[in-house]
Parts: sequence; structure tokens; C-alpha cells
Amino acid sequence: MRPVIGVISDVKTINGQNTHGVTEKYIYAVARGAQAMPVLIPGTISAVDAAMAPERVVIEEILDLVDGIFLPGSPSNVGPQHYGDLPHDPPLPADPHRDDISLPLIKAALERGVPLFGVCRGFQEMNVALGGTLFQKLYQQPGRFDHREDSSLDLDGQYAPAHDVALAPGGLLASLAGADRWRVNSLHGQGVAQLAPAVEIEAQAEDGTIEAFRVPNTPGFNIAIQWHPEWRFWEDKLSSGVFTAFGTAARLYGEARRGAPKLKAAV
Ligand SMILES: N[C@@H](CCC(=O)NCCCC(=O)O)C(=O)O
Repeated sequence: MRPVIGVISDVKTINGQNTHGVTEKYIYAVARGAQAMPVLIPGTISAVDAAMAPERVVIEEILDLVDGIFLPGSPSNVGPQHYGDLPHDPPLPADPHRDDISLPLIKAALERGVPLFGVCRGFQEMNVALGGTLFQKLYQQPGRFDHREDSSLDLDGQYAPAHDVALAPGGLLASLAGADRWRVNSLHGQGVAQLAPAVEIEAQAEDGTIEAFRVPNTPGFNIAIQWHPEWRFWEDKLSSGVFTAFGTAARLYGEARRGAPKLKAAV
């Protein structure tokens, strides 16, 4: 049996109705890259009928179902109230339905040792859930590059490698890459301001922007990456390596909690 990996959904309003969903490239990378069964986890569920109370979400119930949690990227931003800030630009997109699930889920998954992998918004969520803060407009910070994509380009152009990162010696990413530098794509307007306490930097850009970290001293696999390893993961050694490592951790975690798979009896 493949491990089951919960993928956190965005919640957007489409034609006036809340819609929970995930961009397919993330689901594909979990299925093919991590060799897992992706299962979409909704954000908080509103009361569609005013006579009904909103649906209650129990984080532990979600964790009982899965062998791993994947936090995908999204155009929306983590609500600044979660890191003690006010919105500097209220029109920037928010997704409180996602924040309300992902932030508590991150802490609970780490405590339980459920393998956890966050990309872009997911990376930023992990930093915030663990007590860090974000720059709401990284590109306005003195000395920082503009890490946003050129939206006039087609998708291949937007997701093309954009800058180098230094990989921390002895870290997970350096060991998967077999190198101390890697060229990565870049599609984010926000970025880590204050890094959460007790996490270890895994990768950093030349302008000082933190690009990846791990939470040490937790019982399970975890990694948070600011760039997009899911994009054409099969073409890049580090991208495919990190999805494989995540899938392996999820499989081992699943086998440990369910018991190793039984061999089919010969007939
Ligand atoms: N909104 C945040 C997070 C950026 C992010 O996750 N971008 C992904 C966009 C589309 C995708 O590839 O899923 C920020 O701007 O920093």
C-alpha cells in the first residue's frame, strides 16, 4: 500500500462560492515524486446554510488518517496577525480558511512525528507556525533581490532557475544534492524576516534570504523549501531527491503505525 499524504487545500471564492483545491503539479509531485496516495485536506468549512454552525475540524482526526502532510505553495499569503503584524497592503490575497488548518496542523504533525514538507507558502507557514515572522514585501527590503517571477513570461519562463542558493554543509539538502550550491527557481513576494527559534537553515540565497530550513529534534522527517521543487521535479536531482526522501519517510511512518505490509499468501 502506498503511503497516504494529506495535501492542504487553498480556499478561494469562485463564482461566489468557497472552493477548496490544490494546483495539480503539487498533487502530481506527491503521487509520482513521493510515490504516495495524495488526499486533499480542506480548509476550515464555513456554514453554507446560515442555519447551520460551521463544520468543526479536528486536527488530530486529520493526522490519524495520513502518513505525511504536504503544504503546497499558493498566491495567497499567511495572515500577518499570525505573526503579530498588520496587513501592509490589504489587497494582497489572504486565505484564512487555509491558515486556520495549516498552522495548528504543522505543530501537531511535528510533535507526532508525521513527515512534513512545505513549499513556498508552506515554507512560510512552517516558519510562522513555529514562531517566526515574514516580510510582507521582501522586494522592498534593502539589499534583497526581487524574488518574484516575471509574470509576462510563460510558465516555463516563470519557473526557470533564477538564482543560486548555498546549501548548509552536512544538511539534508546538501546530502541529497551531493553539492554545496544549487540553482533554484523563485516565485515569491514574501519571505522569512525572523526565522523561527530552534530551526536549522538548510539553504540561503546570496542576498541573505533564507530559502530552506528543517526543524531538528523532532521525531519525524521534515523540510521547508521556499522555491518550487515540485516544478518538473523529475528533471532536477535535488527536487526528485527531496520528494523521494519525503515519500520514503511517509512509507516507513505508515508501516510503523499500521504494522509492516503482509505478504500475500501463494495460491
Ligand atoms: N504568496 C506567498 C507565497 C508564494 C507562493 O507560494 N507562490 C506560489 C505561487 C503559485 C504556485 O506555483 O503554486 C508569497 O508571495 O511569498
